[in-house]
Amino acid sequence: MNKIEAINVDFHYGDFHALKHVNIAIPNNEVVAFIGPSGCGKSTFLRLFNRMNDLIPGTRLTGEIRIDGKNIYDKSVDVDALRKDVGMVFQRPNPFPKSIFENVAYGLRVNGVKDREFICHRVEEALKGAALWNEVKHKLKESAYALSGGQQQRLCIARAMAVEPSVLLMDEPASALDPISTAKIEELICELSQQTTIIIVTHSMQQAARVSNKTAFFYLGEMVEYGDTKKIFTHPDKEATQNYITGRFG
Ligand SMILES: Nc1ncnc2c1ncn2[C@@H]1O[C@H](COP(=O)(O)OP(=O)(O)OP(=O)(O)O)[C@@H](O)[C@H]1O
Repeated sequence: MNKIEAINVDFHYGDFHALKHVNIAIPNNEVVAFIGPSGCGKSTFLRLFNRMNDLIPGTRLTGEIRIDGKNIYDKSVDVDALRKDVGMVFQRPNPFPKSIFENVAYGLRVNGVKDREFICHRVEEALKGAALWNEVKHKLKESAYALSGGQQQRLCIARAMAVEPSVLLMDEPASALDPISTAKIEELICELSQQTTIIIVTHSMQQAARVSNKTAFFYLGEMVEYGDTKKIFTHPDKEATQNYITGRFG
């Protein structure tokens, strides 16, 4: 069974038709890249997978988004539980004004975990998983704001991973970072994909080619082409995809 499916998805911001009849099937533990020119609907589509667009007034969705076979827009769905299972990392690192430790422990505490030993263990595991442990293990009580941008972004990944989501959504997670931090985030994506299904929006085609197994190309609200990353970047079926990846527009 596919981990994630979108079936005949249309999405409107008021009168604006932002996503048009989008269908996608994402297998478990794949890394999928969403590419396409600015404003084509990548982030809008990404945000549908943890119902982040619910927070925007005047929006309308038709069609279905299924995770593990269940329509996540069904009335019976607990949105908090959904967002625990479908974590998100944004373009700009957004740590809380708390210590490094408390940033990572946050999701566990919100979920009612009280066992101090368990929390310490999970925080350490998450920071190791985000390749940050060695850099912060001696200063866990210091403010997260004292970290560099790249470290803050890895902290945000650790924070998302601490509650063990099965899906991680990443909206241009490295676009504000230097090349070394970007390389670390990309390595991390490859490692995390062993236990998590990852969707990444990126403007960097090199990045999409490096980290993803599958790539979806969007244009003007439509998903023009979706397939194995190698094929999309070597011989795509659609002319629009070819034009985009060769830099002829976008
Ligand atoms: N909150 C909003 N209200 C109204 N329109 C919106 C909103 N967010 C996005 N849009 C519009 O929806 C379209 C798709 O936006 P979206 O952010 O999904 O594109 P994108 O492909 O992720 O772009 P970028 O690569 O620049 O981030 C754009 O035309 C945008 O102006």
